[in-house]
Amino acid sequence: MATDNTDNRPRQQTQRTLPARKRIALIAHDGKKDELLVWTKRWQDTLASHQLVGTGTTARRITHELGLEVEGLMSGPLGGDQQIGARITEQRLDLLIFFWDPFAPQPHDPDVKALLRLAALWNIPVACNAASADFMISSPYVAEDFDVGIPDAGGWIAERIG
Ligand SMILES: O=C(CO)COP(=O)(O)O
Repeated sequence: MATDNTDNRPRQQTQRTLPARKRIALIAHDGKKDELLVWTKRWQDTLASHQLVGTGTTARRITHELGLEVEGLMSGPLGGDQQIGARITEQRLDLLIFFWDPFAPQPHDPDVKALLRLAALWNIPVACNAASADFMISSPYVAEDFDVGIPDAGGWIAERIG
């Protein structure tokens, strides 16, 4: 592993536990919302035992059409992706199911990229389509405490102040 001073990655890792009752974000771009609705309906019983959150329009449609309780944040183009990203950074989200649309540029593409970056950084399991979401939600780890390695934020700051 490179350790020279051009490597500005967090060097220390720590752990956090994804709890048995997961906090799951459900998000879909407009061209993918119907697919997410179909997927959510298929896994409705499993999803109901977890805590769900979503961007505004996605959350509203799931609640309206399936009766599942989903906390609705801001709509994506109005900042919802950033709110989900903040939850990841604060270790308040455990799984991200985000059916982003590979055929439709979004006005808030920088926010989408930022969200996916934070999910990668904080080692959050991410599913981007129905097949990956099937694999994720059928994992035995979904209903168990599960330890993941994350950057040591305190160590990172300590290193930077010398
Ligand atoms: O744009 C989104 C994600 O980038 C989703 O937002 P809505 O759920 O409000 O459509």
